[in-house]
Amino acid sequence: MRKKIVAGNWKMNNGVKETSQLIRKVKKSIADLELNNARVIVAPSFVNLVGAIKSAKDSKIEVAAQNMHQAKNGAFTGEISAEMLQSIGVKTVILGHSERRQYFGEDDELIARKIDAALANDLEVIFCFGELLEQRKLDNHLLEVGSQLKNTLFHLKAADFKNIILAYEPVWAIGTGETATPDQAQEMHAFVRNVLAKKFGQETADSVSILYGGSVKASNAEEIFSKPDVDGGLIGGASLVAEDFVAIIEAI
Ligand SMILES: O=C[C@H](O)COP(=O)(O)O
Repeated sequence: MRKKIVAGNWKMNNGVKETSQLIRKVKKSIADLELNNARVIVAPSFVNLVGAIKSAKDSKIEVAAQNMHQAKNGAFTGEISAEMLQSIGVKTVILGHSERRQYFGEDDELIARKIDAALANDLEVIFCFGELLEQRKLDNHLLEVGSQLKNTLFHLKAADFKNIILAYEPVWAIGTGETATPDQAQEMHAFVRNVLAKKFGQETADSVSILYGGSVKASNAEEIFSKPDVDGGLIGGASLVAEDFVAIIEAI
């Protein structure tokens, strides 16, 4: 049975003290929560990963990175490799986020190489994809997402999906306050699962968790998560406020 997941992407927010305080607050609030088949992940900035792992020790919170470089090592000033993440105990990395695509020029080809490097180093990947507003308006959203999936995932083997979480994030819904409707999310998630089933088999498709991301809040999480193909959320802004993030975790 695939896992339900609530993941907080903290982006470029919080220093070491705020990161640790936020983790401790969430840790305390969910200590007695029965998570059953659910996972809670937070992704602080690189400099806060070590501290976050320490703060999350003996809790239900897992710590992920927000990005990594595709090379093993070398002269790549300012970059972080999969091996480095492994060396501090990080097990999961977010790749392909639309902000990486938009502001740092990451394309499908590069993201595919990053996915390969992460999997080769036993890191679990939260792979993000989604359409732009213009593509949605032209009713090209399924076509666009289908193409992103093909370009980044179709070279993998079915077994690789044991270490892949998918996150559908319509770019027009990120940080805008405008959320996809639960039906829009369900339509896309069902489409993605169908694409995976055709390429990798139904069993693989059914085992992959597909998260929704884009202006998820405490007030709309339950309705979005109630859809059959929505297995949780990748949360930005609302995951920076302990009470809101905890309410979203409770909604799962
Ligand atoms: O990775 C998270 C997403 O970009 C969603 O961000 P948001 O919840 O602030 O819209």
